[in-house]
Amino acid sequence: MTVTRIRVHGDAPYDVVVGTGVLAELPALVGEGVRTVAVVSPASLPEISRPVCESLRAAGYEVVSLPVPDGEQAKTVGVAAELWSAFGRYGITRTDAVVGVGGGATTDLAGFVAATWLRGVKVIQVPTTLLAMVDAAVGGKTGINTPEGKNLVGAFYPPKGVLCDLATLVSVPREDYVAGLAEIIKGGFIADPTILMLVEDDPAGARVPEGDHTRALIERKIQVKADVVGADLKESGLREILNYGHTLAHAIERVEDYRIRHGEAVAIGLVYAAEVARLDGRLADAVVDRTRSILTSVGLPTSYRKDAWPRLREHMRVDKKSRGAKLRLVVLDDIARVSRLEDPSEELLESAFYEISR
Ligand SMILES: NC(=O)c1ccc[n+]([C@@H]2O[C@H](COP(=O)([O-])OP(=O)(O)OC[C@H]3O[C@@H](n4cnc5c(N)ncnc54)[C@H](O)[C@@H]3O)[C@@H](O)[C@H]2O)c1
Ligand SMILES: O=C(O)C(=O)C[C@@H](O)[C@H](O)[C@H](O)COP(=O)(O)O
Ligand SMILES: [Zn+2]
Repeated sequence: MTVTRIRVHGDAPYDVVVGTGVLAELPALVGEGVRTVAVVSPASLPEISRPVCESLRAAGYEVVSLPVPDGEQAKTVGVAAELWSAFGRYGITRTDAVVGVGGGATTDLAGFVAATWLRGVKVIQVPTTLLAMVDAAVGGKTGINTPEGKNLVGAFYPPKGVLCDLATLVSVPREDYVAGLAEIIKGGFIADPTILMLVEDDPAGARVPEGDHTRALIERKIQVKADVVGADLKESGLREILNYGHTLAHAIERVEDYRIRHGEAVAIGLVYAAEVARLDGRLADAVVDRTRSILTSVGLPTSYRKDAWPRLREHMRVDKKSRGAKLRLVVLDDIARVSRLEDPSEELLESAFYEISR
């Protein structure tokens, strides 16, 4: 099967490698001069992390396997502190490396501890979910949660490389796989309408790794992300478009204590952002309808409990796009025409929520 290399430009360029069996490239990517490799992976994924560790050992590296809690439970300061302690005990130096193996929660955590240990050691990301391949592991946004909200502590810290081995997708639980489609569909609305056409052409196929368009969907979304983060790593402007749908999504995740998947919350957030833009008079009804129908067609949620609004609104305040007390939302004027809505009225925010609430 073919291997695709998507270049992420910027001050520290790297490739996102996509294909079946590309994990074989990991030892070479770690590179000369590295003595110890710390492999950060959920304890629940030994069948994926063990061969990764074995291949690194076979290549002559000292390997430290550091299991972490599953999913979002790993994105805490406590888990980060345990990893920093382990790095100290195992003597990870500036010429060593960290490898993050897992879903987006794991790659966010691994990237963050690599960014902060000794003020930055080499990190290579091995995403093993659809969402992590098309979004989380690409672009160098790393972070953990605090009790006050999602991803509130973190760093922009690009990896040395990203290996998306499509073989790992076969074991991803269906709900987690489908959650990744929300970020792919987001990419369609903000930048690449062909993504929308491919999903609409075969929604059932989009839900499985064997789908006819799976490879194209993955590569097109990675390309969207690579283009954006290559031009604006630190989110000084353009990169905000990748946050489309996330102002409400992160508030929902926090209100749910992270028992909802990130991608599911993003799906609801995408419909909310579309409704805000429609009520603001900037987005056509047809695009809002299309947002709902494409997400529904792949089995993603598009509505949320009405009574949650006051708590959601409170959590939206810590959104990183806010400036002082003023909220800023990423909105569409049309498909692939993205704007910002500065300081929207409370009435508009609540009316849009009413449109998506049940
Ligand atoms: N940094 C970024 O730019 C960025 C972008 C998007 C999302 N994110 C973050 O990514 C996280 C969501 O990522 P996610 O959807 O991958 O969730 P996740 O990391 O929680 O993984 C979902 C589940 O799948 C399991 N899993 C992972 N790989 C598997 C495999 N190959 N086979 C079987 N099970 C597997 C995990 O252990 C977990 O239980 C959130 O924390 C979100 O904030 C970050
Ligand atoms: O890469 C980005 O930039 C994004 O916003 C991508 C999002 O899908 C992702 O969920 C990100 O982690 C959200 O970032 P945050 O800055 O809102 O915490
Ligand atoms: Zn996201």
